[in-house]
Amino acid sequence: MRVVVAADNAGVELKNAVRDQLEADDRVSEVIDLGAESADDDTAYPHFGIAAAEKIAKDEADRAILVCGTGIGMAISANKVPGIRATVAHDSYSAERSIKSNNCQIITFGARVIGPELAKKITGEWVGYTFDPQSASAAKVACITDYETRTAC
Ligand SMILES: O=C(CO)[C@H](O)COP(=O)(O)O
Repeated sequence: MRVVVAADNAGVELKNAVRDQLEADDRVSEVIDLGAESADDDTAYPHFGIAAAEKIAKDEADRAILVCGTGIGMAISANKVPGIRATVAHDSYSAERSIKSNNCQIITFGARVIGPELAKKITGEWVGYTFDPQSASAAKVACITDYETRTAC
């Protein structure tokens, strides 16, 4: 599994903690860190969220974990990229269902909302989940994709 991580300056410290854990995880073949490198970088969160989502849309990565102050801006930004499903996931159950129900490629954390230990626990669990294309959830996700395809230019 190839995982992108990215954060704005509010999330850089938590992003680095998540990145380090992913790099030590045997189930993760590659970790792609798109920055920010430090809290001195004031690049706004949409630039990171869109860049990370585009990596997945271009099949240069499989999943992403994105961090900002709340996780909300990163999720909104990533969801603007066609084909991407992203959500804030600050609890284990939501992170699990983001994969199993929604086939999300991206979860986001708010560094001003969730602590590093819970974020790392959720990250470890999230890596282990896979979407079942034969499940009852698949047709529901397909509705979203169908709408997106029909309304594309
Ligand atoms: O949390 C953020 C966006 O959802 C970001 O880290 C801070 O955004 P701001 O409150 O607009 O500065």
